Amino acid sequence: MTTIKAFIEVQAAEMVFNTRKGSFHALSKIDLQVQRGEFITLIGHSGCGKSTLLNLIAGLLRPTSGVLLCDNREISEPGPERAVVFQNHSLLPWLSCFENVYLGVESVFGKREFKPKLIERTEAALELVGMSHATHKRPHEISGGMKQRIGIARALAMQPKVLLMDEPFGALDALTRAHLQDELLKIVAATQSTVVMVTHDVDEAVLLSDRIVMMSNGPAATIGEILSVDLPRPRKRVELAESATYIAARKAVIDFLYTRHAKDSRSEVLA
Ligand SMILES: Nc1ncnc2c1ncn2[C@@H]1O[C@H](COP(=O)(O)OP(=O)(O)OP(=O)(O)O)[C@@H](O)[C@H]1O
Repeated sequence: MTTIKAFIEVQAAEMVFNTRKGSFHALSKIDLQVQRGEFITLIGHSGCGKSTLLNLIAGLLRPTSGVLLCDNREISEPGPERAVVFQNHSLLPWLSCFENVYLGVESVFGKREFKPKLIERTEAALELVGMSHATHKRPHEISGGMKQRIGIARALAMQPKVLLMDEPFGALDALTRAHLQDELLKIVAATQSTVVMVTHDVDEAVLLSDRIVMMSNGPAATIGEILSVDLPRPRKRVELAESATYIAARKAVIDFLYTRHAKDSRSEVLA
């Protein structure tokens, strides 16, 4: 009999890094299930292992022990069904915005589709993130927020099963960040994407998530608690500010981070 598993399954994952100073136990006993179409954020103090967990799901790292599955298949390497968006957008500077997105499209669909279809996919993704007007500009000619949009367009254009985002808005000013969060909410509603996103920002986590995965401090960090955010969608930030559910969720995350898992003053979580 086949067992139906969650879309992403992390089972008893451990991550130990071998460093010059010896081994470092970064993650311990990580168990996590993500359902199809869920928006999950990973939050915790700096250095607790959020990126490490995301990189394990991306297949950029292999766990020291334990198993990770995506759609019932073991994650053993990076794959186009798990697209990653990093904080620093990682666009190729010598290519235009269009070409940056096209490259990703071609790598996934190039063997089975002709050029006009690849161009159509690229244009649709750029339109989805509101960047059709800048397709021929190069990364140095556009703002940080725009670069992030292109990074998101490139990821979405590959039609991944899962969108993995590592602090995608971390380097942006507050207004641009808010704007892109709103855009992301719309895009995810339209594409029904499954998203796992690392953030330092409590409000961002509550605004975007179905569930917030709160991680304890390392070494040997683990999942401390998972909070369900039972706010209806579509979510509007102005209305949420006065919602009792929003305020309670925000308080629960702050309480976890600053009362029960407080760290020293260098902590970078934004509340
Ligand atoms: N390749 C590596 N080799 C050795 N140690 C590593 C490696 N990658 C991460 N670590 C360590 O593992 C721990 C978790 O790192 P990670 O980057 O996952 O944390 P994080 O929660 O994403 O941090 P931040 O919020 O500051 O980005 C840290 O102590 C880090 O120094």
